[in-house]
Amino acid sequence: MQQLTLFPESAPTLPVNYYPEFLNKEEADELYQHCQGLQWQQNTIRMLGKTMPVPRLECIYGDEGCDYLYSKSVLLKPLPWTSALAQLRDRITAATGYSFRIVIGNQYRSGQDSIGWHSDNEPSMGFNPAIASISLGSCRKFQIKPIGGRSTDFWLQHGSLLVMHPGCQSTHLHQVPKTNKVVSTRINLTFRPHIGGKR
Ligand SMILES: O=C(O)CCC(=O)C(=O)O
Ligand SMILES: [Fe+2]
Repeated sequence: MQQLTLFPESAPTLPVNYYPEFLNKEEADELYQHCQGLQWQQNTIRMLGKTMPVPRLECIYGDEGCDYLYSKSVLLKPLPWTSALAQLRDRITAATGYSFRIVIGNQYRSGQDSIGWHSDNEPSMGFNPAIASISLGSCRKFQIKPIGGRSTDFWLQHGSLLVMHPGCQSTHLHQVPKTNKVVSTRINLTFRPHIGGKR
């Protein structure tokens, strides 16, 4: 008799780790408050010959000179670390062993704010960057898939940490899709390495 397998298609192993309660509720609430006061900007992106607003607000903090250009179109120039962001950076480094020189913030004001399928493979981060992503506020769906493969969903909760390990950006794509559900603000902080700037 044929044996039934519990997992007919073996669960994909992903180059990520998810820690739902990296920050406790009190820490996450306090950090969310802090992040609301950061310098959020509405950037514009050039795509297919058109200029359009990026569908979320962005900010960047980090080491001097660690400028970040993405999609050959949006140039982010870091402001100096706030002490709360620098403390969080050091805590993530202690927990993961990875070092970071910038943090890019994304603010999703509603379900209509999003980030489409992409990988973070900007040369300014060097080869095979590790990226650590903190989520605050409303829970949103984060999807990740091997290039050409099927996607896995994570619901990134308030105070969680998602680590994308080295190699993830070469083999996988990720996104935070739009949703028609009523969701309020979500803030995401992605800590990243950088090969330039001043030490
Ligand atoms: O908001 C998120 O969880 C992901 C953000 C992201 O992928 C990015 O900033 O590159
Ligand atoms: Fe990303």
